[in-house]
Amino acid sequence: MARVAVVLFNLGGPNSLEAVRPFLFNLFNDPAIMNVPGPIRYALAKVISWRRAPIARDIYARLGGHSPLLEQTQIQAEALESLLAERGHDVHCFVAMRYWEPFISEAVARVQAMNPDHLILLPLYPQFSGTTAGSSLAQWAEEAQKAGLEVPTNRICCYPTEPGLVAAMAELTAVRVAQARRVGEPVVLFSAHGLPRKIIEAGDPYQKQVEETVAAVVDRLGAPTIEARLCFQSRVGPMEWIGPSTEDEITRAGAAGRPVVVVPVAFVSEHSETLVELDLEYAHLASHKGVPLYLRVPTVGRHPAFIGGLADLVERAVRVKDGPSTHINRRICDTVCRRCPNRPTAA
Ligand SMILES: C=CC1=C(C)c2cc3[nH]c(cc4nc(cc5[nH]c(cc1n2)c(C)c5CCC(=O)O)C(CCC(=O)O)=C4C)c(C)c3C=C
Ligand SMILES: [Fe+2]
Ligand SMILES: [Fe+2]
Repeated sequence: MARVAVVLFNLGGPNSLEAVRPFLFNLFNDPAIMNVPGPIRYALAKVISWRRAPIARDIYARLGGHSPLLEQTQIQAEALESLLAERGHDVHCFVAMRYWEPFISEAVARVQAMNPDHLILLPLYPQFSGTTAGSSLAQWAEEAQKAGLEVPTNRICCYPTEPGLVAAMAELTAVRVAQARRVGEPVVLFSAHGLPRKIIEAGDPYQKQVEETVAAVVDRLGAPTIEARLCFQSRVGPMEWIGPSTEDEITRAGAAGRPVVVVPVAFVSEHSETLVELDLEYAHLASHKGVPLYLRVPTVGRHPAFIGGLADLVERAVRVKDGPSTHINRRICDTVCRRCPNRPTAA
């Protein structure tokens, strides 16, 4: 039986308050985030991380001084590995973070020590953005080449309408919608991490794929119909970001006296953007804007349908080692994934 390594990618988060500034530096020094020449980017990253650090430290202090993202991702990795073992595969799951430990270079070393027959790269970002999955996959390619790691590799670019993801999100949303209906008909805000508008205008498919996820979840929720809106959170810096903002939508719902249900649509686990921004900051805003009830839907985490969906993607990748299968986005797959199981077949 083939020995398969699966690498789960996520953004990473500081494991102490001292780590906040270097973590932010790594983030802003990424050319996928700040597309300016190297020396300028380095200087800007130094300044921005220094300026942002006190705000970010305050955020992570509210989480006990560290990000829970790594622990959450390890739980997902263990759940996926167990499920694939139950399905008869010899798979080992690794975690690789882009901006903090365990760094991608460490995961490359661990995969090299395992010496698998087949490697599957699986970003924990359902929707593709060059700033997230694209950056992680590019960094993997660089580190793997440096380390001389050569193994047949499939990259899974994205899975915005993967049925397990959609089922898990819809099931968790339905619970909160039912709770909110005790007070009134809720506005359901699908909240995604925002991006600078110029990144979308340069062709990044993230916003379009987030829209696809929302449409699939709304469709799955079925009747009675809900009033759903897509909005974007977590804006940083002076540039124009895509909208509408989640804050504006909460304010609008409050003015109409409607309960609010917030669904994190681009995050699959809990971290600062859900536990602080959604649960504390936006809940506080809602209470001041006249929202009668504010409820947040948990992220899909290790929901069996979501982990089952990831296992299906991995199984397709295992099969596709010798050929293409079904598709998501031909343009992304041509440039990013190469042997991705979601690579489109010719139209
Ligand atoms: C869909 C996921 C994400 C996209 C797209 C994204 C783009 C993006 N992010 C920043 C700046 C920051 N992001 C921060 C935290 C953070 N971001 C994501 C996901 C996406 N980012 C996650 C999961 C997290 C949480 C990490 C954790 O807590 O473990 C932060 C740090 C926190 C803060 O200071 O607010 C920054 C900064 C930019 C600039 C950007 C696109 C250009
Ligand atoms: Fe972010
Ligand atoms: Fe792909």
